[in-house]
Amino acid sequence: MGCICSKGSSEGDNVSEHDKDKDKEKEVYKSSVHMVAPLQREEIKVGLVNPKIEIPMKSKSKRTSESGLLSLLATKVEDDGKTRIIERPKEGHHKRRSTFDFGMQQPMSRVVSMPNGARGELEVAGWPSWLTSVAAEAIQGWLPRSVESFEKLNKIGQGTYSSVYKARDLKTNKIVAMKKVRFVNMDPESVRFMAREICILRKLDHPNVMKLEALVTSRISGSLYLVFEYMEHDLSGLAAAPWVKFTESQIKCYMQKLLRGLEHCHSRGVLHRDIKGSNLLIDDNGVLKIGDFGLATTFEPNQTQPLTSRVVTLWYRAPELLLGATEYGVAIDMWSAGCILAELFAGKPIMPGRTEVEQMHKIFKLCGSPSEEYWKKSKLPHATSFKPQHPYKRCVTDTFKDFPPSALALVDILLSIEPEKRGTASSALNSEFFNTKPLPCDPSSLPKYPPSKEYDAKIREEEARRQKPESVKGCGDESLSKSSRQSKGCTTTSIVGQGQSNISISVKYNPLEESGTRLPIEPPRVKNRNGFTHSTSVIHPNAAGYDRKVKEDSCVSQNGREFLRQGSHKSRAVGYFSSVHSKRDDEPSYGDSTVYVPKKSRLLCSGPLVPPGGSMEDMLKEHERQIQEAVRKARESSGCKCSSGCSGNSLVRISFNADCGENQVAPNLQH
Ligand SMILES: Nc1ncnc2c1ncn2[C@@H]1O[C@H](COP(=O)(O)OP(=O)(O)OP(=O)(O)O)[C@@H](O)[C@H]1O
Repeated sequence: MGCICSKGSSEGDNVSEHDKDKDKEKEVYKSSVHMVAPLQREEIKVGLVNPKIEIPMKSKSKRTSESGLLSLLATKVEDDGKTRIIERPKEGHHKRRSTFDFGMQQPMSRVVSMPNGARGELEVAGWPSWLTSVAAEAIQGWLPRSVESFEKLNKIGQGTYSSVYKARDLKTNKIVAMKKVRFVNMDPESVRFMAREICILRKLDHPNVMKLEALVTSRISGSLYLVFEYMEHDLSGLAAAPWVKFTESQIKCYMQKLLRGLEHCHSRGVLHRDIKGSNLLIDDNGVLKIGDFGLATTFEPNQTQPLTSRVVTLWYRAPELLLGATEYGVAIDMWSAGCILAELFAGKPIMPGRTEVEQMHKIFKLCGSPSEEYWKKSKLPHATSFKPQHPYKRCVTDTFKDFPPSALALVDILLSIEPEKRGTASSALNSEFFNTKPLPCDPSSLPKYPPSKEYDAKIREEEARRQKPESVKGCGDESLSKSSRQSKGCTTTSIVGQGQSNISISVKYNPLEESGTRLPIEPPRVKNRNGFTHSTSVIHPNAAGYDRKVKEDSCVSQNGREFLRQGSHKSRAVGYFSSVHSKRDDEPSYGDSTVYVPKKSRLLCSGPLVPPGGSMEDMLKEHERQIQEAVRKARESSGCKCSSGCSGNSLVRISFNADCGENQVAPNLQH
C-alpha cells in the first residue's frame, strides 16, 4: 500500500536517520497531506449517506460513491501514479477531536482523513455498528476494506484469540498477513480490548515494529481482520529450525532490532508486555519486527493507575510481576529482552518454569533472591509468600560463563532482580555488546531460510509424529529431531478449571529434560480475549485432538484502565500462585484449582494449594505434590495401564527428580 512514510530502507538501521525522516514527515503532515490506499477508497458502501454531512450541490449525484464522500473531505491529487488526498481547509465542517485521543500526534498513513469519529460517519464509511458502538476511537480516520478484496491463501498462525492467514491483496498483488480476530457474540468487552490493540498499533511507527496496514471487515461473518505485512519467520521458529545456527553477529543483529523496536514503543509510552520469540517476526530480508500487541498497554512516567501483574508469557516474566507488582514500567520488557538474549546464546530457554511458583524459584536460583532492602522497600503483594527463608546467591556469570564477555555483561544487567538496574532499551543499545566486534551483521546478509515459524515447527512435528510407524511409538521415545525437540507441539499435564471454566494449565513436554539437557517446549501462558496472560498455557488435548481455546481471565481493561473482575465464565484459580497471593479488593476470589486431563474426565482439586504465609520452600514442595497428585488422578481416570509415569491419554508421563527437586515431564506417545 502506498504510504507517505515509507522509507528508502525498510530496515531502519539508522534510527536517527529515521527520526529525521519522522520530522520531515510531521512537516508534510502539517500540511495535511495523507496517502490513501486506493482500495480503501473503494469500500464506501453504496447507499450509505451520512446525514450529518452537508453535500455540496455539485457532488449530489455522486453522494453514494466513494469519491462523493471523499470530495467532502479532501481533494485528490495524482502524483507519480499514487493518489494522495489533500484535506480541505476546514471550511464547512469543523474537525472535532476524538473524545479519546489515543496519542496519535502523527496522523495515520494509509488512511483518508475522516472529519470526526462520530458513529454515524463511521457507519457511512462502512464500519459495522458493533464496532462503531464500542470502538469508534480505534477506527476513527480509517476506512474499512472488504474481505472480498483479499484472496486467502493459507493459515500461517494460530493465536489465543486469533487465526492468522497469508493472503493476497487483490488490488496490489501484495502478500499480507491477515489476523482474524474472534469475538464471542460480539462481546463489547472483547471488542474494546481489540480496539486497544489497534489504538496502540496506530501509535507506533518504526521499522522494527509491525505496522498495521489496514482493517478489514466481513459483513457476512461479522469478523474483523487486522492486516499486516507478511513476515516469513519468527525468532522462535528460526531458533527451533534444525538448519539454523545463529552466529554472534546475527544474534547482535536481531537483538539490536528488538531493542530499537522497544526503544520506540517505550518512547511512545507503550509497554509491550509479551516479548518472546514467537512475537518477534522476521521477514525474508532478515528484518525483525515486534508483533502481537494484544497485551500491550500505554503508560505514563508518573502513572497512578494500577496495571495488572498477570502479563507476559511465564518464561519471560519479570520477578516484580510474579511478586504481584501493579506499578511497573519499561523494565518488564527489558527483562524479557534479557531472557531472549541469553536464550539465543544458550540455544534454549533459560528459565522454563511451568507455574508461577516454579518460575519464581528458577529466577531466584539464577539471579539470586532480592536483598532485604528490596523486600522492605518494594512492598510487593506476594513478597511474604515468596520470600525465601535463606537468600539465594546470584550465579548469572557462572551459569553463562561461555557467553562472549560483552554479551554476558548485558545479560547480567538485563536480568537484574531490581527493575531500575536493568536500564533502558537505549542504554542497552549503547552497551559494549553492540559496539565491539563482531558487530551486528546487516540483515540483508542473513541467510535465506525456508518459512520458519513456531507454527511451522508444530506442523513439522505433527507430521513427523504421524509418519512414525506405530512400532516405534511409545512412552519415553527420545528419538526426536531438533525441530521436534524445540518446537512447541506436545501438550502434557494440564490443570484446568472445571465445568464452564475456561482456564487451563498445560505443562509442555521437554524431551531434553529427560536426557539431561533442559529444553522445555512452550512457555505456559493463558491469554484471554481480553488480552491478559495467566501463568498457564492455552493448549490442551481433548478427545478430538488439540483444541486451542480462548481462556477466561479475571482481568479486563476498559478505556485504557485496567482492573480485575470476576470473569463471566466463573474463573477458577490458575497456577499455584493465584491461591496464595494477597487479594486486592477488586480481584475475584479464587476458590478452586482444578486438574486437567482429557476434557471429559476433568478432575477437581479444591482448596488453596498453599496456605497463605507459607514459605517459598513449602510452596515448592506443595507445588510438586499437587502435580504428582494431578498426574496420578489423570492416570486413574483415563484408565491407563501403562508402566509407571504414564498419565494415560493426557499425553504425559511425569517423574519426580529428587536431585533437582523438580518434576520431569515426558510425552506419552503411546496415546
Ligand atoms: N505479520 C505476520 N506475518 C506472518 N505471520 C504472522 C504475522 N503476524 C502474526 N503471524 C503469525 O501468527 C501467530 C499469531 O499471531 P499473534 O501472536 O499476533 O496472535 P495472538 O492471537 O495474539 O497470538 P498469541 O496468543 O500467541 O499471542 C504468530 O505467532 C505468527 O506466527
